[in-house]
Amino acid sequence: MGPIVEVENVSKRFGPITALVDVTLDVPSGVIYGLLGPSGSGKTTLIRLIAGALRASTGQVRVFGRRQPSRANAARIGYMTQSAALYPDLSLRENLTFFGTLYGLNDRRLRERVETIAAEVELADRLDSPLHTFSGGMRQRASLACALLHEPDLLILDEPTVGLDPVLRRAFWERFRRLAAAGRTLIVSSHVMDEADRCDHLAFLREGRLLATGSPSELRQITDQANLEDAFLALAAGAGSLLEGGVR
Ligand SMILES: Nc1ncnc2c1ncn2[C@@H]1O[C@H](COP(=O)(O)OP(=O)(O)OP(=O)(O)O)[C@@H](O)[C@H]1O
Repeated sequence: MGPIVEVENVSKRFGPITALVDVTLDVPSGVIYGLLGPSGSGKTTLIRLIAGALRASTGQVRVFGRRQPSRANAARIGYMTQSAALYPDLSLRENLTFFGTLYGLNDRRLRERVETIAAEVELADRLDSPLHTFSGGMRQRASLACALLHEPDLLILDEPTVGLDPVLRRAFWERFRRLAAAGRTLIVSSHVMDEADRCDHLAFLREGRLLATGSPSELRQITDQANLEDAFLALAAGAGSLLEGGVR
């Protein structure tokens, strides 16, 4: 199977600000693909381009072989944004029903999925509570539930574990691993390097440019570093010469 996501020579400008410069990468099927980089490096911009929420200034993004933004792709993509996009005055059930209707689930399937997904994120007992009564971790689980509701083939998660306690963070990663094992493809952004090791593939971004892509062990090997934080710093320091050398 070809790549699920193909990003080809993509640049994105917002007026005078250049958020991404000539980024090219492929995301294979059934993996956890991590986008790693410091604040402002362009992770959210790249995620929004892949999700179809933004258009590239130049270059193109294809998902499932279709150029984004594509209406046909929407039902196969789950997107968890960084700031919860849910309605605080509505209950979890009402939020899920709203998103399920947008995704085009029929009534019966929607009712089933609401119960199943609420149980999966351990919020079944809070289905009828308004979201503003939820703790931060509960809100994040609710956002994940909305992104998973329609059983998307591609899950795009923008810093999904920010602010979670270590127990919940581990539970989120275990869930991501199970989803990948079941054949889903996940793109997860993070600026926490200890999360990078949990990914199958990584793209390191800095100042809108791709520093390198590869598996965690490949990135450690090409930089001759024991951990990914040092690998990132080595790549960032030698960005010019290494990129010219063709590290991809
Ligand atoms: N809608 C926008 N309008 C103007 N500038 C933007 C917009 N979105 C992003 N940018 C700019 O693009 C650059 C990359 O931002 P982006 O949010 O993609 O980074 P990030 O790596 O996700 O950062 P963080 O980890 O802090 O979320 C930043 O300089 C940001 O200010």
